[in-house]
Amino acid sequence: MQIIKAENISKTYGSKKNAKQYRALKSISFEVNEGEFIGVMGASGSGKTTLLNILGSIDKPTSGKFIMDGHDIATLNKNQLAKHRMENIGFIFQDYNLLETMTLKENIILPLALRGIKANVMEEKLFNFARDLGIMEVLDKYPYEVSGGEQQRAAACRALITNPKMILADEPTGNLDSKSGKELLNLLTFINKEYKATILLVTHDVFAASYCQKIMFIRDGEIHNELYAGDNKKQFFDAIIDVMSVIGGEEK
Ligand SMILES: Nc1ncnc2c1ncn2[C@@H]1O[C@H](COP(=O)(O)OP(=O)(O)OP(=O)(O)O)[C@@H](O)[C@H]1O
Repeated sequence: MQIIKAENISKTYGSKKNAKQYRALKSISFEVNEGEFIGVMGASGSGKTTLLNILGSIDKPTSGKFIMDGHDIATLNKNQLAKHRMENIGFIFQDYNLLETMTLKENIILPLALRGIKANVMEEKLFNFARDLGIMEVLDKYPYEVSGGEQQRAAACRALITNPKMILADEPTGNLDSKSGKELLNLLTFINKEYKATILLVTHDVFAASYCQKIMFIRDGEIHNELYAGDNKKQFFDAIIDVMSVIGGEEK
C-alpha cells in the first residue's frame, strides 16, 4: 500500500521580494510504499534535509502536492499538523535529541504520556520495544550516563513507541562509532522487517545506505536517479559508490 505520494514538490527559500531566493527542491515526484526502507543520499546542500522536513510535516512545500496516507497535508491546520506529526511520524536524529533531565524510560514514553495513555499500557509497550532494542538494563539511567549507541537505541525506541506510519532518520549513525553504527543499522533493519515499519534514512555514508532496499539520489534539488538493492550486497555497495562519485557527497 502506498503511504506517500509526492507530486512536483518544490521548495523555495526566501521571499519573492528577496533577491536571494533559493530553489532547494525542484519539482520532485516520488512514491513510498508501506514497509519500504529507503535511503536518501546527495552532496551537502543538495536538499536532503529540506525534503525530510517536508516529509516530516515540519515544513511545507512552496508548490506541489504531498499526500500521506491518503491525506493532503497542505489542508491540515496547525493543530491537525501537530497531531499528524505526533501520531504518524517517528523521528531519529543524528544527535539523538533526548531530554537530558529525564531518564531513558521517561524520554521513551514521553510521546505516549503526552497523549494521556494509561501507565500500565505505556509500560507494556515500553518493555516490549526496550527488550527488542536491548536497552532494558539502562532504562533508569540518564542520557549522559549511557553510551551514544544506547542513547540512539533509546531514540529509536521513542520513535517506534507510537507505532508511527513512517520513521524518518536523519544521519542516525553520524555520531556513532562504527560498531554502534552497525548495531543501529541492524536494528533499523529489524524494525523494518519485524514491525513492517516504513523507514526513510538520510545518510552520507555508503555503508549505512547499503542496508536500504532502495536509494534515492538527490542532486541540486532534483532526483538524480534511484538504485534498488539486488541480492548481492557488494554489488549494491559498489553501485552506490559509483553514483556518489558522479554526484559527490560521500563524507566518510
Ligand atoms: N531556511 C533556509 N533558508 C535559506 N536557504 C536554506 C534554508 N535551509 C536550507 N537552505 C538552502 O537550501 C539548500 C538545501 O539545503 P538542505 O539543508 O536541504 O541540504 P542537505 O542536502 O540536507 O545538506 P547537508 O547534507 O549539508 O545537511 C542549501 O543550499 C541550503 O543553503
